[in-house]
Amino acid sequence: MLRGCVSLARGLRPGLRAAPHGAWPGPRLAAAPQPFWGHTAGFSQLGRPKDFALPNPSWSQDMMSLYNKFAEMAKDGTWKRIPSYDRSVDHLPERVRQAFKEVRQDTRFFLRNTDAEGIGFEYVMFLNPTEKRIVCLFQPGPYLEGVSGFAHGGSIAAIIDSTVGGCAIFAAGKVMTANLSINYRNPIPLGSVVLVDSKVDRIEGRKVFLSCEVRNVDGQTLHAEATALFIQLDTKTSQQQEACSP
Ligand SMILES: CCCCCCCCCCCC(=O)SCCNC(=O)CCNC(=O)[C@H](O)C(C)(C)COP(=O)(O)OP(=O)(O)OC[C@H]1O[C@@H](n2cnc3c(N)ncnc32)[C@H](O)[C@@H]1OP(=O)(O)O
Repeated sequence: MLRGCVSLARGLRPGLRAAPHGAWPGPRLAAAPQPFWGHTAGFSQLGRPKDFALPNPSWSQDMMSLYNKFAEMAKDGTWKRIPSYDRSVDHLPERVRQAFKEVRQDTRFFLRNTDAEGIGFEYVMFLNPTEKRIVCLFQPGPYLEGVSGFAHGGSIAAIIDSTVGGCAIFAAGKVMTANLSINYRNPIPLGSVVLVDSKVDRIEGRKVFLSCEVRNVDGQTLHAEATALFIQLDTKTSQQQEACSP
């Protein structure tokens, strides 16, 4: 994979903002369907409920440092921070959300299902539209424990699914996960910070193929690598599947 650990660390170093373009060429897309949200404005509309993808006191120094570096890279529009809400439907652009009159009020987006800061999924995603790529900064809290002291594999799968899912949504609109294959290489200590780096590899008809690496902050440790297949939902999609779209 082109996105090696060294490249990642280089790309985040201050003063090397141009490095990502050279180091990580964007994926070659076959026949790109119209993105669901047309352009990235759909990821950042005003007048929304509380946005959880912003720093809070539970964020570690590593988390803040990475956040600040990506925020800096976002200033020229190369990267865009993706707002995050505690209900799936709130991620939708206004024009699409209005179509969901009968949305249940008692649901929570899985990754935002704990109210206290720092105990569950702390994360923020940044989108690079040109590269069809999303990098998620993820700090797993103590309620995500699997083996003592380390993040549960299911929680890792969830953050990977959501990160590659965000990529697939950007590239192809309404999608669902058909396949997610993960190799867990090194455990993730609770409270540490990892980068979930995902990209669209190719699109074939309704099929969106993606890949992902999870690495520590200096890029030296590969925690997990994954491939995913998302299927674009067509207009005949059932109402249940429509409702599953984030
Ligand atoms: C806002 C940002 C932040 C927030 C971002 C948050 C993102 C959250 C993302 C979470 C996403 C989820 O967890 S979704 C939840 C988990 N996933 C599910 O529950 C999905 C359950 N499965 C389904 O509903 C269905 O099987 C679908 C929709 C995936 C596909 O059904 P379908 O639409 O009828 O399509 P179908 O004809 O079967 O398949 C279409 C083509 O794909 C192929 N195909 C289908 N499934 C597979 C498969 N598993 N492996 C290989 N190939 C497959 C078929 O062979 C076919 O190829 P060909 O013959 O055309 O060549």
